[in-house]
Amino acid sequence: MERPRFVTLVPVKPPAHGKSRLRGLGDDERRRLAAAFALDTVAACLATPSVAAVLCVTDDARFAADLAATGCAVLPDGVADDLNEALRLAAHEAARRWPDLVPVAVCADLPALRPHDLEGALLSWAGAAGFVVDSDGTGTTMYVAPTVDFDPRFGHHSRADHLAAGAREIDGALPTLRRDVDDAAALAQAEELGLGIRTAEVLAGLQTR
Ligand SMILES: Nc1nc2c(ncn2[C@@H]2O[C@H](COP(=O)(O)OP(=O)(O)OP(=O)(O)O)[C@@H](O)[C@H]2O)c(=O)[nH]1
Ligand SMILES: C[C@H](OP(=O)(O)O)C(=O)O
Repeated sequence: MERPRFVTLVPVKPPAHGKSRLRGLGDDERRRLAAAFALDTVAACLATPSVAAVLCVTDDARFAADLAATGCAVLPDGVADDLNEALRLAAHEAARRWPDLVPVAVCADLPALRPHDLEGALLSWAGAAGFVVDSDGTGTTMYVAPTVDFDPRFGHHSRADHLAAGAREIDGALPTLRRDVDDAAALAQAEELGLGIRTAEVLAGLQTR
């Protein structure tokens, strides 16, 4: 049987409002870091062999241009303040553009993400709704399902919500896919794993001040 190929849906909250738990930074520094996380996440998705397309979802029109410059497609949210509904709408748009690709949502706060880990998770996907638990053990960093079943439950304690909805955990070490960054401690752990080039650049700028 032919291996499935995927379109990654990457939701990006406008960087000026995202990553609010990264404390001790000025607004502009936090915005630049949130933007760099997203750009590094997208770069890793684009470099993943089973990923044939990347569709970012953001309501930040200016940042959309920066994302598009990396080679991905970009779509506005379609609904305000509802991450899961925005992802559902994006999955349907992806099915219209790329009917042969399976949609997979990947959070945009994975600055250490390596194509090897995303590829590993996609190769382990069993064919129904599946998800990857975050490093902290309660959240979700990736959700995949055929378009007709695509029903993500990102949010507080999303691991429990995904399990309750019948989705299956995708196993494997996958350290860089699991390490989402919400706060300074997680950023330090991502740094140990090895940051993407954009995040490393922004962080180096902050540290030399
Ligand atoms: N397009 C879009 N993306 C969102 C929305 N809410 C969250 N996201 C993205 O979904 C992913 C997971 O969200 P969170 O971990 O809560 O990130 P965040 O909202 O930037 O961070 P906090 O301010 O700490 O809540 C990140 O990639 C966010 O950018 C939304 O309403 N629309
Ligand atoms: C989106 C959410 O991320 P958190 O804000 O809990 O890191 C989740 O894990 O489903």
